[in-house]
Amino acid sequence: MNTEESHKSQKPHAIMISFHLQGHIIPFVNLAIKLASKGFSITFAHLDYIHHQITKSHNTTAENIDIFAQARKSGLEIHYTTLSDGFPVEFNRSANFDEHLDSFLYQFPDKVDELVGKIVNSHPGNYFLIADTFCVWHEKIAKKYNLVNVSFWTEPALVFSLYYHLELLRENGDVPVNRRQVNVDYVPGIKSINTKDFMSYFQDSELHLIHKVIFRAFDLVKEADFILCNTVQELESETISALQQKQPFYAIGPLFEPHFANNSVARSLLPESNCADWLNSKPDGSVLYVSFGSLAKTDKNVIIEIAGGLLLSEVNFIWVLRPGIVESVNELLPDGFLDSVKDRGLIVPWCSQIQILTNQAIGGFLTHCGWNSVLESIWCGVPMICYPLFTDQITNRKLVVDDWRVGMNLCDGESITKEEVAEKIGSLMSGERADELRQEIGKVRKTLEIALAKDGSSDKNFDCFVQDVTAEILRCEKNVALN
Ligand SMILES: O=c1ccn([C@@H]2O[C@H](COP(=O)(O)OP(=O)(O)O[C@H]3O[C@H](CO)[C@@H](O)[C@H](O)[C@H]3O)[C@@H](O)[C@H]2O)c(=O)[nH]1
Repeated sequence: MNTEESHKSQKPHAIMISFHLQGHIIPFVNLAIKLASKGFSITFAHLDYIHHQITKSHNTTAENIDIFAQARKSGLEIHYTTLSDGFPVEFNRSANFDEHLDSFLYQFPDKVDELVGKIVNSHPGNYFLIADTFCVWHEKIAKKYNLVNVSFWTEPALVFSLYYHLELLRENGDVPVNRRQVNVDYVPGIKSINTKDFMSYFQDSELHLIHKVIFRAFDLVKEADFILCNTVQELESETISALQQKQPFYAIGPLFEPHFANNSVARSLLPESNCADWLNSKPDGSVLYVSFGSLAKTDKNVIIEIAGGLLLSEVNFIWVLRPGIVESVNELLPDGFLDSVKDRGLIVPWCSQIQILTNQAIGGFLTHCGWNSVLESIWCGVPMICYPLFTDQITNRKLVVDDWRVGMNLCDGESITKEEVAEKIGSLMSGERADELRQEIGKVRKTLEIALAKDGSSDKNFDCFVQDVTAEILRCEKNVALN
């Protein structure tokens, strides 16, 4: 067999270097499983400290645990490795955010280079690279090792398109957003969007390192060979079609764990509290789930007003109060709150959100509009009250409330009050508005279901990507052989 034939006979092998945030890790792991189930080989790498956090939260002390061992037993070819981000495992990255980000930008790419070099030089193979769009190293490394470069986007296509057209928005004076709110109708594939709905990084007039990373990532994504997006074609068809005029762009979402099977691959960075017994004791549709995801921070005042609203609303609730959601505050909740709600409220630091949302007792979700939460809530047919805090959440709210009408805003005015919180919770959980939202979310859920089913858009797009990336890998190999 000559070299070309031998490469042709090998499966494509994706090198997937995971991004360090929970909302990115979950769909990235799901992507790895999905690709492996299509017959690809995968080498999946987590950062050392993320690996450490995952093993700790899953109550195992074995540092060398392989999170894909179960998946491999089921026949999937997923190798697992870790790499350092240059800091000790115990280094407090959020307290030293800029130092961490600076190293991510300037030093971390060398670590990735070293790992990728080691992998591609260890065995010949049809390697290619998949990395989160926010990574700023893949283009250089893909070039160095002659690898097909796939960028994975974990937010809606709408948000992708806005970042993608940053220069156009700047030229028109609409980024950074000034006090004047205007409707923008000149971005290809976006009919109209008000500047108030732009991501928080477009609202800031002062630029920090984080802006530099994001904006640089969107310069580099223009060099990617393929872009995978965790969204659904039918939900964002015009935006996606316009992006497809520029680059190969595939809507392959929502990327869920296959049938939400029992967590066979550990993904959670925090230990999950078990809420099943408590939830099972509550009537169907009677519980509000409250969570602001893994990253967002807010003020103590917001927590106090939400607590007050929950108290006034008299509904059952599970509230994920993640450690660190409010900085440097020990006593978050108002005096006497826990006692007053002890029969109808459960407060936990973290849980398996998907297990909660799929429980019949859940009737509504008060969410920060993280993209995974939005997709999961729709999938489970649970209408939302939206309280976006930063980044894409602000833009995602527009999709949920204004475009798809499967949720309502928590605040109509500038500030949050417990009376309004209680009123919104009341109308989300029962009554005419609740029925309308449930009906609409049923329709959107159906769209997701059809997209994921055999020959649905996400299913077909995924297969199309598999074919296209395979062809491109072989084309690259051939070019190398010819040179
Ligand atoms: O107690 C909890 C809370 C959350 N989750 C899961 O954690 C993920 C959270 O993701 P997401 O809802 O997207 O929120 P963030 O963690 O805030 O995600 C970040 O990443 C997302 C994808 O890029 C962005 O849309 C968000 O704005 C950004 O903050 C979801 O899969 C949840 O199911 C749990 O399992 N248990």
